[in-house]
Amino acid sequence: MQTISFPGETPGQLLAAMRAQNPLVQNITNFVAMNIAANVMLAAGASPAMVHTQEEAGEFARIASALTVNIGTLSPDFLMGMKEAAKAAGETGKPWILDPVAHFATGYRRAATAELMELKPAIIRGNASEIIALAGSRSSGHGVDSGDPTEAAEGSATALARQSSAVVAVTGEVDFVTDGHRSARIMGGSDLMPRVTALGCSLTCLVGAFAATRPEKPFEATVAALAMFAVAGGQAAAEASGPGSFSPVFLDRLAALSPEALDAEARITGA
Ligand SMILES: Nc1ncnc2c1ncn2[C@@H]1O[C@H](COP(=O)(O)OP(=O)(O)OP(=O)(O)O)[C@@H](O)[C@H]1O
Ligand SMILES: Cc1ncsc1CCO
Ligand SMILES: [Mg+2]
Repeated sequence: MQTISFPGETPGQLLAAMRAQNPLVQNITNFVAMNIAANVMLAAGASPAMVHTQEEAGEFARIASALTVNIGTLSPDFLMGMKEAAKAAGETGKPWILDPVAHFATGYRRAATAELMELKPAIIRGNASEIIALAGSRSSGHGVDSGDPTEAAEGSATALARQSSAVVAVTGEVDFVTDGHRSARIMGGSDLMPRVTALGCSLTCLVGAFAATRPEKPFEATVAALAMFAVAGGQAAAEASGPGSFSPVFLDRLAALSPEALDAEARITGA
């Protein structure tokens, strides 16, 4: 494995740029994630707005700098809002990010995900089971939790990235990011993270914040967001005594993480 080089900007430099911009990010996420995802974004340095109903989602997407869409607690009204917002993001050249939560579990979710994929997300972030199934293979997912290791999803992620032209991020014990040609692995985080609900959903929102800052560099933006979670998550786990105490310490570590510490502690390799 070679150490990945960032000829342009390092993750720390992208973090500094994101905080300087304090980007307004529209998140159409699920009821479970709304509160923690907004707190994660505020702690990291972005400006979240949870705006989902069809009457205003498209209009709002025109003023936001990026959009994230998460199908965790899908309903017909949410889906209409998602489609309006994704269309508006496409028309105004803003990146939008898809989190296909448990898309394989029901016919309704499968159909909704197919409709959303047609609107061309710039980035897709999911756990290993979600990415394997989205690429058309058989996964071992059980509901919203992954039943597969990241390693098993790397081929699917690369195929999905090539076929959709999106950057694809698989998260788990190790994270994997690919644009179909370049790939990176990010190590770190903690095994407490999958025991706190909606941290993956919150990460998708944070990917939106970095993509808002560098819409022309979705691969680098995604790697930076995942690296921030990995470093802050590892730091928080060292202080926490379980999933309950992990959550507040994680917010504190996200807020306190300096660009220099991110670059010093991130463990990113080319894959
Ligand atoms: N075993 C682990 N060790 C270290 N970090 C982990 C582990 N499992 C998950 N993570 C980290 O937790 C974060 C959330 O990823 P995860 O894969 O759990 O998302 P998810 O399954 O979509 O979560 P959710 O659906 O609950 O939002 C990522 O930053 C990931 O790197
Ligand atoms: C627990 C749960 N159920 C639907 S969405 C969600 C949050 C984690 O994906
Ligand atoms: Mg998820």
